[in-house]
Amino acid sequence: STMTVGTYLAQRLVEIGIKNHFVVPGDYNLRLLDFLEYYPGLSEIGCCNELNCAFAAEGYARSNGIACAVVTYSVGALTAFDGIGGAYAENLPVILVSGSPNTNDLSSGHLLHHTLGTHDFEYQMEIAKKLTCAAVAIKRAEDAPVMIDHAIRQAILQHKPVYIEIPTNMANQPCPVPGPISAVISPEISDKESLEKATDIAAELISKKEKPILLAGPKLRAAGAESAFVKLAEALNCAAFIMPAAKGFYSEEHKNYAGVYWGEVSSSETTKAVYESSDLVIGAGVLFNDYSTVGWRAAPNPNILLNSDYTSVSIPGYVFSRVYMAEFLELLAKKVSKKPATLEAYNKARPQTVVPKAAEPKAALNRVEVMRQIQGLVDSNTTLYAETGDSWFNGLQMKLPAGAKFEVEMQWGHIGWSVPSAMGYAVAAPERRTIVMVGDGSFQLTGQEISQMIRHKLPVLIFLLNNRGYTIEIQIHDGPYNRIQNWDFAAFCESLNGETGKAKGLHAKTGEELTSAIKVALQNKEGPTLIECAIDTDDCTQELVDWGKAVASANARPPTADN
Ligand SMILES: Cc1ncc(Cn2nnc(CCOP(=O)(O)OP(=O)(O)O)c2C)c(N)n1
Ligand SMILES: [Mg+2]
Repeated sequence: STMTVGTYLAQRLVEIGIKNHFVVPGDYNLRLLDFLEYYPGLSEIGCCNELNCAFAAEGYARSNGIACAVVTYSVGALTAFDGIGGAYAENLPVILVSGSPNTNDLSSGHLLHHTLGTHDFEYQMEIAKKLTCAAVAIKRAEDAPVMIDHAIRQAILQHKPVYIEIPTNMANQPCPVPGPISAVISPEISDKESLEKATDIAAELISKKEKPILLAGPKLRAAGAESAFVKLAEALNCAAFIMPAAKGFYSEEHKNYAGVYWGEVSSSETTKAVYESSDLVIGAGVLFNDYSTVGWRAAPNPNILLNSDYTSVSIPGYVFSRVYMAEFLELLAKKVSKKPATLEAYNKARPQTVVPKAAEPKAALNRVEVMRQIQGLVDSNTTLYAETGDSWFNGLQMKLPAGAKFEVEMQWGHIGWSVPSAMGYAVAAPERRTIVMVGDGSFQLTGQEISQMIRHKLPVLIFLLNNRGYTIEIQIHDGPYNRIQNWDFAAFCESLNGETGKAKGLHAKTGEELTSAIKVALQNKEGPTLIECAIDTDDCTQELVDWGKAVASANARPPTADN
């Protein structure tokens, strides 16, 4: 048969639903890239660098469910690893494939380019093992099928990135043909007895409580448990909250939706009060870190926290393994009775949506006016990306109509993630309108990835919030390091057009300039449009100011005697 290691990988990628893979070529992966590119149903998207390549793949995975990035050895993989760490932190199954040295060189005493100039060819795999849930290095073509299937299956089951290393002389080697893809993709189910017991214990505990509430966490989507969460909310008919990193995973128009709980920067006083009055928090994929607990001030009380993670459930005094979140929430919904107290309390003081009125058209643009105009664009077909920065806080305040989606990277929090990730997302979901809110500081890390939006005619709409510096850092702790060289971001964007591109770069210094820039952007179907919104450095959300102070004091805690 003509089956080779390269074709085997290509076939598996197509069988798991990947249509595009993200690449930066290098002589350790060129032959492999040929096999992938030639395979029907698979086509490559070249990226400007390997960090952007990994971020583009994680963006593709946010829409498509799973993604693949292919890079060259060492100089390529080491920057890709930064984006792969992000995929791990954000529970996104990205398959990182790296070329590696010709097998004849490994024990020949040869020194190789792109390496450290030593005979150590293991350091890359050692790092990969830290950042993925499975890492394989193919040394013999006969082993390729089992190793590739194992890695891909682990990515699917654990919703984490995996690593496959393929020597430069391996892609064209004959190997056995793949077996049925079901061996790779068939789901795991909960242990029946544990599922029954866990839901019995949970239902028993809930029945004794007056004011249980639900809290959607950042792993809800990774677990595929969004609809099960809604079922449980309706069965309990209690108030249901989201953590900031779970925005978009639970409809804000649902009758039980009670806002974003984020301690003192929650979406409203009512949200904060009702959440903090509860006597049992039923979490679904929650994760409490220093940022999501506002410097530990809003950390949960473990004695009243029941959390379903994607393969285990913890209830005060109990832990059940091999209980999958969607099945747990679904079965629990059948075993509980109504507990409406918290929803009634929320509805009694339901916060009114304040719609800011349009600013004076010729007045200097400010943050509220920018957000008012972006809000007007968000509809059921919109995916809104919010970059690290005040964009987090502005994004979280956006109202999402049913069907609208929201992407954020609050665990890894890598500035510069949004532009390449949004490019990958737009490749996966061309039918949606992808809108990015990104600050000037973040944009300077990876803004050149607009290049692929131009090349592939992706009409992504980028709002560049230019407040002339690192405002989120200024609010945490200021210093000269938070100032940057100001760019003409609009001109930068158009400079990437070369002879053929259709990108537009526009400046908006007033409300009316922003309105007309948005009109131009909505007509530009042939490429991305960047609108550079000029606002003052300290024109940020009050939430960022309060949150920044809390995070700063948490960072400043002196070492204690025992650490
Ligand atoms: C890779 C990486 N390097 C450094 C940081 C620290 N950091 N976090 N936010 C920032 C500044 C963000 O500034 P902008 O994008 O302009 O956002 P704004 O807060 O809206 O001004 C830094 C430098 C980070 N979060 N990620
Ligand atoms: Mg800024």
